[in-house]
Amino acid sequence: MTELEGEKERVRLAIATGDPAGIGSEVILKALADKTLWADCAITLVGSTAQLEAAYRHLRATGAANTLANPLDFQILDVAAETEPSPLQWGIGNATTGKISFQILETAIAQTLAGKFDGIVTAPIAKSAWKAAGHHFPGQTELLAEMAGIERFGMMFVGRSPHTQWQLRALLATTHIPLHQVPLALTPDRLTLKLDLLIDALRDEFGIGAPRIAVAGLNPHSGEQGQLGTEERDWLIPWLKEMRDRHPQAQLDGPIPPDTMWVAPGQAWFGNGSPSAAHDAYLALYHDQGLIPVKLMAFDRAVNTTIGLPFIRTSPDHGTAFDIAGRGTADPRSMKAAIALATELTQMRQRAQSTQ
Ligand SMILES: NC(=O)C1=CN([C@@H]2O[C@H](COP(=O)(O)OP(=O)(O)OC[C@H]3O[C@@H](n4cnc5c(N)ncnc54)[C@H](O)[C@@H]3O)[C@@H](O)[C@H]2O)C=CC1
Ligand SMILES: NCC(=O)COP(=O)(O)O
Repeated sequence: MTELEGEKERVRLAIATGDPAGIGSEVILKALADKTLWADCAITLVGSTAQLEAAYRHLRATGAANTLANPLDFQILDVAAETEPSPLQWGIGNATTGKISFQILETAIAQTLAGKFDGIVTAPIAKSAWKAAGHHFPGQTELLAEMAGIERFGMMFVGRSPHTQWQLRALLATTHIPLHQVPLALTPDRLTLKLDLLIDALRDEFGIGAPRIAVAGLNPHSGEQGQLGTEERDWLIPWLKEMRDRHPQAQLDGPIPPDTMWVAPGQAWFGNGSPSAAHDAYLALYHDQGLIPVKLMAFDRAVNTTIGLPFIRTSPDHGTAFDIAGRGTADPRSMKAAIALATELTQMRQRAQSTQ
């Protein structure tokens, strides 16, 4: 193999550096201090060189010197230099930081769609800062989908247990909407789209052709036969029956009472039950139904990945953590897991494409 061919095979990842007032630059620089993480990737930081250098200098002074990579050791795609907050106010997300983080992600997506990168790892942005900057996207996921021109996409969380190596996978059927809108947003069509996507992703990205999937109910005790809510009786149970015919290769269990649905994955994660009782993936009907258990088990290492995109996108499971920004105490493990998963999923796609 020539050197050029070797270089071509490395996964080309863009890391969008997120809201400059948050912990994004810190978790990125701490994650990249582990060289084994990027042995198989060519990393480009998408953000502001000046801001990354300032963050590096500031964080070194907090005592984190040995655990930080120098941003100048990486390619930097310089964005938003002219709108940089000066001086940076750690922990204050506002219209300026929202404008910058939006521009950073836009650039990373545009360059990926143009073929410069194979995938994007995104550091957190603040949705309120995007709104203050006049951008009305519920989150990064929707901007990724819109720019990629797709309507089928999903927010999936993936984490590998350090205790048992069991892999937790959870897809959210609805995401960033107020709780009172959830029952209205949940329709058979929406759930069909999400379930189809999940089954495709399990097959294509995780190599599971005949998955066991748990689908949550909406109401306490899955409605208790209509006594505690009627969605299960009126349409969720008939919909699942239809889905079993549509996906005969999959085992679809549900609607499972939402509280007990998480007992088996909890036991598989912590190693105090049989992993075979757990499912390959969980379909949660709304944000906190999925993310409370995911974060309880795996806040330090779960990864948010957008399924359905023409490229890989991963992100740590946490947000901007403005309350600790600039202190040097942020935990980089979820960012490390996001970079590792982006590499793994991209390699999987590349292998699949090369055998087609
Ligand atoms: N992927 C993304 O871009 C995400 C963005 N967000 C945004 O982040 C902002 C803050 O959201 P919150 O709900 O407060 O969640 P958050 O995850 O930013 O913070 C929750 C708590 O966890 C702590 N924490 C978070 N990450 C940590 C880390 N790596 N190490 C140590 N402690 C950590 C924080 O200090 C805070 O006490 C919001 O504007 C939200 O929209 C939230 C989740 C994901
Ligand atoms: N709670 C998950 C989250 O906020 C991720 O949002 P996104 O910015 O990745 O769309």
